[in-house]
Amino acid sequence: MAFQDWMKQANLIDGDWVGADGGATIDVTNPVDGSVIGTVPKAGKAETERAIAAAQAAFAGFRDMALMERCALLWKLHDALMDNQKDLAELLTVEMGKPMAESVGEIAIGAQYVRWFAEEARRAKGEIVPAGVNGRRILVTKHAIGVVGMITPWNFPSSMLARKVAPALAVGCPIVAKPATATPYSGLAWGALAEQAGYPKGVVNILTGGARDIAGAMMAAPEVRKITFTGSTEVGKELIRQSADTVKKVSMELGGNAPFIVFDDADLEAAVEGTMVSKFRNAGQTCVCANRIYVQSGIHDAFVARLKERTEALKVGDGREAGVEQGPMIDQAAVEKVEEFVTDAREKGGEIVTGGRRHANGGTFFQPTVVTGATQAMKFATEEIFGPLAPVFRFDTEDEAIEMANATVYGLACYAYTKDLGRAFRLNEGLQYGMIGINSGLITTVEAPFGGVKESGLGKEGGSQGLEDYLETKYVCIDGI
Ligand SMILES: NC(=O)C1=CN([C@@H]2O[C@H](COP(=O)(O)OP(=O)(O)OC[C@H]3O[C@@H](n4cnc5c(N)ncnc54)[C@H](OP(=O)(O)O)[C@@H]3O)[C@@H](O)[C@H]2O)C=CC1
Ligand SMILES: O=C(O)CCCC(=O)O
Repeated sequence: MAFQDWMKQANLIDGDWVGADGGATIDVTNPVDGSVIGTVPKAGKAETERAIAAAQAAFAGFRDMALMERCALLWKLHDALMDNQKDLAELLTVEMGKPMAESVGEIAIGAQYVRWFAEEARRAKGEIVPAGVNGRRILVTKHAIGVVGMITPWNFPSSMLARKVAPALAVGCPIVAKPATATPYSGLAWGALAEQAGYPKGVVNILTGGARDIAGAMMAAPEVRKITFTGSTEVGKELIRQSADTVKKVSMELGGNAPFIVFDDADLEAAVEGTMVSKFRNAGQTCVCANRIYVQSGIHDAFVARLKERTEALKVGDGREAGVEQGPMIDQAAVEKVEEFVTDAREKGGEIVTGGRRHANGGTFFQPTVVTGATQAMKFATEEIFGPLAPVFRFDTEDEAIEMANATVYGLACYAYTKDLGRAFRLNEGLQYGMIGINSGLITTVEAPFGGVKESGLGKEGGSQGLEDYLETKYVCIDGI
């Protein structure tokens, strides 16, 4: 097979691949040069309502399927992903732009989520709780929540669905998913993979089209008992508001503004390496990317010199070319946003140590950039950059670093490099973040609960906690026996 074989130009509703009712389509482009690679249906309210009805009709049968049968389906889904890893990765790179090595890794971690939740499903245990009075028994049981609506972004078009699809299918919840319009094919591929694995019709439904129409239909439907969203805090807040009318359970993976703190006692090479991974992976377009790099005065100059060297060595180009480490940004708006951050920093006294401009490749390519002399007055101190711009702030004391790190509405990921174990514990206690990387710039892993605090979101993905989000807890009180 080739990547084109996974490029489904239709929506999956109730087991059929279909176009939008009126036949409308949306062009899908390759961010490397803006060329159109295909189209997808522009579905809306009516198509979404049919998908929800199909999912609801499939719910009872899927929920009551033997656990080991559901697990076996997940294993087949895992194998379908890994057997087609290279083609799925190429499809991802063609529509999103990230380097092939990162796409191959994304398909692999998606498969790992599927395997993880196939294992975790067998441990979705309830409990028997001691009652306060004799003759009474208290049983706590776990149940699939029902139809789940999923809305995902373009920056991880395959693995963001994996973290949602896998736990939902593991516990018996049918799904209605809407991938991002910029990167729909990696999302639609989950429909083809589910077909290959043998899921019953109606269990997996995937729609592309108008975000407001599709999401609006999901939010209004009482049958959709849970919404899981990854994307901007702005849209997440809107969805939380909309969920109130039918009181849905919500999981929200929203924006971040990760501080990356390097203390004087850090291993310099390791700290720079961690910064490179955390900052420049996916051209800086991850919600856990280092957004503010705080470096203690004693190590500051050596750190900046090495970071400059490593940044200038990054190979920028088409993600399908061998050795490329940074691809294009997703669109012109994303490039303009990074330009604004650079201009703002320059006007407020920041020094552009390297980069700072559009890349010679043109289009949506941007130079990997390092800015020093960053201050809390600059825009990136409070806003998410989502691009290949590394601002370096200088600090003197641990307390100062913690205070600056926490001065944001976000609370997703943060990082610190230090050899002091006591400090590592103090940081864990003092930093208001859902995830903390100590001497590590890459913390996403299936075994751990990924998720934020404050305005970075609600709920966890991965770990045993990632299954909880798709379960309802019931309690039965048995008396008189
Ligand atoms: N936490 C994270 O991982 C991410 C954070 N972001 C942040 O958000 C910024 C903007 O990125 P963007 O892609 O526009 O993120 P959005 O939050 O706009 O998009 C994420 C998903 O939500 C959908 N969506 C958009 N508007 C609505 C709406 N009103 N109601 C329901 N669903 C909606 C999108 O659909 P459609 O594609 O059709 O518009 C997409 O599927 C980024 O620059 C970054 O700062 C972005 C992506 C991921
Ligand atoms: O940007 C995100 O929304 C998730 C990041 C996942 C990863 O770290 O691989």
